[in-house]
Amino acid sequence: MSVRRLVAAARPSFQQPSSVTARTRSIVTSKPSLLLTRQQSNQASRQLHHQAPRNAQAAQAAQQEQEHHIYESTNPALSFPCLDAVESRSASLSRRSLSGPEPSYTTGKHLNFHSRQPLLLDWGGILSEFDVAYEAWGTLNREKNNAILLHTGLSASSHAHSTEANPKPGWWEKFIGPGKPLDTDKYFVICTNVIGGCYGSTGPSSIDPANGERYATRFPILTMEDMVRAQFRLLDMLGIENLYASVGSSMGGMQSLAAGVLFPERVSRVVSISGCARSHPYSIAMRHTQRQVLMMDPNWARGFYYGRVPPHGGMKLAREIATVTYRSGPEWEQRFGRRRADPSRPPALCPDFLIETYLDHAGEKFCLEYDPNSLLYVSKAMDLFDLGQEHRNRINNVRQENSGKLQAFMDGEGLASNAGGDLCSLTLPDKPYEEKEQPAVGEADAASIPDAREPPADLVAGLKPLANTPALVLGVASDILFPAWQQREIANTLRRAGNERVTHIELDEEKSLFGHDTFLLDLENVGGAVKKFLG
Ligand SMILES: CC(=O)SCCNC(=O)CCNC(=O)[C@H](O)C(C)(C)COP(=O)(O)OP(=O)(O)OC[C@H]1O[C@@H](n2cnc3c(N)ncnc32)[C@H](O)[C@@H]1OP(=O)(O)O
Repeated sequence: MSVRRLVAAARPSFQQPSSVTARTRSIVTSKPSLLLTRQQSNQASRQLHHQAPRNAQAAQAAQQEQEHHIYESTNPALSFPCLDAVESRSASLSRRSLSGPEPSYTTGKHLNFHSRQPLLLDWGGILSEFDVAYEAWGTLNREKNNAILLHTGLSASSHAHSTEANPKPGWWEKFIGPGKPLDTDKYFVICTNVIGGCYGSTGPSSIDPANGERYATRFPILTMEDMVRAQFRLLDMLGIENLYASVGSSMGGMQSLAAGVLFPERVSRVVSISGCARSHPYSIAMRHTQRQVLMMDPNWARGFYYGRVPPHGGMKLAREIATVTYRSGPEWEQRFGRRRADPSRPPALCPDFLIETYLDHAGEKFCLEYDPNSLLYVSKAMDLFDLGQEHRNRINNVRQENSGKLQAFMDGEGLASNAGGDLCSLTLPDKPYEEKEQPAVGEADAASIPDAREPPADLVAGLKPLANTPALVLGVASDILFPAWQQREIANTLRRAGNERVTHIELDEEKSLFGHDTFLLDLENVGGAVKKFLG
């Protein structure tokens, strides 16, 4: 059965309590008194056992029903179709054959670039070889200078637009094509699945060539810059020395900037939509909670769930939290208000208000579509993002320290089994945290305050490589995940770094209430700005 059908089968419905439970109740409530004596109750239980001697489960349920409810409860227990759905999905997942590469995460046919050259990652991990899944639209000109590298958001695949091989609409279908913002009459548009992802590029669900097993959580910690370096290996293979533009939104907006910082001589223009130059605590907090609910799902099994039931319950909850950060309260005010899914029914603890069924649906749709370990690694990479100079210096040092390890690997000495273990283990501090008094806010620190005009010197220094790169920075006032002040921070920092060709646009709430997802939905304002900037 396909993943989609499984999800559909498991979708919650407002079920009645099971017939056994109902039958038990009818036995119980047929007595004149609401509360039974223990003797009467035992009699009822025996009667039930007698009526269905072969159904041990039913008898047990009846017994539990009595033990838990008859003596204390004045009211019937509520039903929980939302939990039934999760349980029935677990049951059907464990019933189906798990011998193959299941669940297989795919959005359809794509191209593949396989690098045999190892990749040293920022925090010391090594990918001995790796794949980058990609798709492309338009035609690469003879000079190979009309390529646009389109970076994805957290969980998207390379399928930004339909192709002959995969006619399914892509996640930026309306933004790419002849005469569209990414005009395929002019540009050769390339989109990749990031490394760490699960749609064809090497990630935790891939096979580690060293031992033939899935990496799972043996996959090393990743950064945005690692993902970008892998993409540039692909560009090398395609013979593209110079990009016409690096374009991305959300996580892609981070990568777009990172590409310009890492390879300033190879990136002619940068577009960063609803992104940031470094992750701020609120967005880290929101991703942390998603990772925590996922990792607390017992099916996660510290990442070694492949071939077993995946942590779909944790994934569902993680997606629901994510969806809260992707849209906006004002949008939901207009869209759902306080309406309930079925006002004719009494209130329930399972999804009831339209906003609840909406979030539930978003979680249901996603929970088997994306690899849970990929979610953890890619979202952590977002947290680690910091284009400030101090951070860059630190990472450069770490890379320097590990370059010997890479060399040893390339010389055929292999990797020690615990290679990079220290570097890759983020542990809780030994001592409880003590609040420290912050130094008075001077000019250089002012950007720790949202909306401060003066960007931090550290970030200015970090974005210096972009001083001569024309940049479009776009933000959305209703975005709570990457609030508009963060794009103002990028624009101000770039200007402060000496960039005189920065276009900054902020869409106010009149223009969009779609919050962070505006980049997926607003062709006119987002697409229009991109088209104008690219020329
Ligand atoms: C952080 C990063 O780097 S990137 C983050 C980027 N954001 C995401 O990944 C979120 C992706 N968002 C999506 O996929 C969205 O579906 C979009 C943006 C493509 C489309 O958004 P919209 O057109 O507004 O549709 P939205 O997803 O809100 O709702 C439509 C679905 O919800 C269902 N729905 C709507 N209201 C309700 C409700 N009250 N109860 C139950 N279901 C509902 C619809 O039936 C529809 O279902 P379907 O998709 O199965 O057909």
